[in-house]
Amino acid sequence: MTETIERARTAIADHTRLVPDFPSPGIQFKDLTPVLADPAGLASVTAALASVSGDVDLVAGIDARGFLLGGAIALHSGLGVVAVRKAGKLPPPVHSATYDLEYGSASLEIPADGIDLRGRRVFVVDDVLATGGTLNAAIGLLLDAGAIVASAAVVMEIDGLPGRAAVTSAHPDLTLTALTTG
Ligand SMILES: O=P(O)(O)OC[C@H]1O[C@H](OP(=O)(O)OP(=O)(O)O)[C@H](O)[C@@H]1O
Ligand SMILES: Nc1ncnc2[nH]cnc12
Repeated sequence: MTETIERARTAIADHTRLVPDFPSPGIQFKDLTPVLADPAGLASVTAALASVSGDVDLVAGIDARGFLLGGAIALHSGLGVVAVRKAGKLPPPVHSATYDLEYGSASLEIPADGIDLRGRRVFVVDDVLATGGTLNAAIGLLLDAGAIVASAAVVMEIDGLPGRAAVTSAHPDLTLTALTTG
């Protein structure tokens, strides 16, 4: 474990808020917004995620909290960022994917015009990995657009859910990092 990741883990442990029964009964919601609101938390999580990107030339941040991370990492690493958005926000044409998550279903979209993703090496980031539906949908969209999804990372992987298996079985060549499990 590098010192950078150790610092991020300490900030995550110190600042994550656990919310029972949100957004539905039986779900324990891991609220990472206090981690990102803390200056040392934001800096350490950004540095730790950037340290595991590998050789990439673009960061993709997943709606909505992944946007905060994606922008910060891109700036930290001197890269650009693309937003993977919830459905209905982008002008056409778009690449679109519908998926299930821990508490419902949703659709994600990326632009099919304006950003040429063909052959770009992309690092995908989000705050939480639970069932893996969101991350797999985002990766699928980027692949549809011709990108090479080299790596993905989240701040926290939810214990006892099959997110990691779902992502690594669908994309065996991808490097997937979670800074913590909770
Ligand atoms: O692995 P999964 O089961 O797909 O769950 C993980 C996703 O769930 C949360 O997002 P949510 O859809 O609640 O949206 P938000 O970021 O807009 O709050 C979280 O930010 C991840 O994107
Ligand atoms: N338990 C959880 N906490 C925070 N975000 C999530 N996304 C899906 N499951 C979640």
